[in-house]
Amino acid sequence: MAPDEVSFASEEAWHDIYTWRAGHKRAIRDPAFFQPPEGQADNLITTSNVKFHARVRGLMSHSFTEESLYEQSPIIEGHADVLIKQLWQRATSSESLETGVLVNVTDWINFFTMDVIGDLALGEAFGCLAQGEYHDWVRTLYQYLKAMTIAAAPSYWPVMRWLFEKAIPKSVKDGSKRHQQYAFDRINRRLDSKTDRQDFMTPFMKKNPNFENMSRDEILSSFSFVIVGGAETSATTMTGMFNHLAMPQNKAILNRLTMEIRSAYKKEDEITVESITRARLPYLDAVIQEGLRICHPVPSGLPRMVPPGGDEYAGIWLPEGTRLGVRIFAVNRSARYFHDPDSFVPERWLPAGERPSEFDNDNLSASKPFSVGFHSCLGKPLALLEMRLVLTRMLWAFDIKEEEGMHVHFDDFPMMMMVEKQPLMLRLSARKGVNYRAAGVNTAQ
Ligand code: HEM
Repeated sequence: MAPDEVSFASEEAWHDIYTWRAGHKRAIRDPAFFQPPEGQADNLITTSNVKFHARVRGLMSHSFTEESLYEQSPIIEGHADVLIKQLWQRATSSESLETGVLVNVTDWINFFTMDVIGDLALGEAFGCLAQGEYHDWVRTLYQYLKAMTIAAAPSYWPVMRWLFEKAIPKSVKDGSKRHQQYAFDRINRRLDSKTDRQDFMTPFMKKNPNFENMSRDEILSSFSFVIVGGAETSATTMTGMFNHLAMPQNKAILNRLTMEIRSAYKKEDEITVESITRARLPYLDAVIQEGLRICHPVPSGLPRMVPPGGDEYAGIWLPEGTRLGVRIFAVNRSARYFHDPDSFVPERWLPAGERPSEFDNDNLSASKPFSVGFHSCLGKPLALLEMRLVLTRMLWAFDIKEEEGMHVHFDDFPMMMMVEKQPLMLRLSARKGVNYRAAGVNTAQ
């Protein structure tokens, strides 16, 4: 926290800081924190230019509508198939059939979200799932994010700029440049290919013929940020959910969720994007809401700046130029809003009558994982779909449990701007008595 910065842990502040209010000026993104990397065009994710944001968000939103998501579903389902097939083959090998297989779930979830986003934004997947290992670009992503965070620091203390710049090793700077260039090359290749492939580019470029409304440089910069924002976030929350579900003290939660899923789907190939979107799976939804509350990928918050003339936020007057934001971790873990706030309790999200009475006074709307207002998450439908699909398919096919002696806790994962996921080693056993169509090995006999 800087001396000119105010951090809110209040539901009211969500509304006051991030949404439109009659008679108030808009609090713009704090330009000290949100900057495009040096030499790059402005982009949707980091811009503090209101007009630019409105133009670019309007155009890019076409890639994220429910309709586009349905069109994109073969890509998403295809990667979910590869995820399960790879894990099923490992869990049913002759050495693992009885004991199950120890798997780093963090990696496999990351492979999934990265391949999905690569396929949707770059026109081809990274191939992480098929290879069962990180593509070099994905492996270095967190390093790149760290470099960006350190690079933003001098804007808070400009006199110390030289010191901060020196703190970034040359290898990291070079790596970041290579990283960027790789994404740019792929996006350029996708833009130059004459195809109506159902990914992010097709619906978006229909509204941007001949780059009339958004330049190639703006597209490169914006979509390379979407890859980062779109893959890291969902993967972090899913890793956190699996971490909590597999803890021995949460066995009843895991059992209830597994039972809901296995009763809803008799056959594995019934779990499609369409069915999962329509299915009534209230406990799954509760697990996801609780996962988003307690394992948020950007717990530090979303910095903004008080506009000229100053303004009032959650009943507090702040002078112009003050930095402010809702600290997602603080509000999501506040006992003011949530009973037993540090515990993973999906039941708190169930309707009155079904939830334990001690959670009756929880103020659930204090958790706004996708933010609200001008910059609310465009990828929310995709993120929710990925979480529903992966949880459902994983728990339909496997019995999971934490490995003895390998306990980790999401809350202990280091954080710099985003949570830095650590290995989550879980034992996966192929569910007995089912026939898994894609993997060729069946446990039904
Ligand atoms: C669990 C998953 C996710 C969470 C919790 C999440 C959360 C957020 C939050 C809090 C913001 C607001 C940022 C700000 O105010 O500056 C945001 C913005 C955004 N998110 Fe997500 N997100 C997730 C997944 C995704 C995915 C999968 C995509 C796309 C593939 C995506 C694309 C975006 C974009 C484009 C914006 C910028 C919107 C704007 O500035 O107008 N997000 N997200």
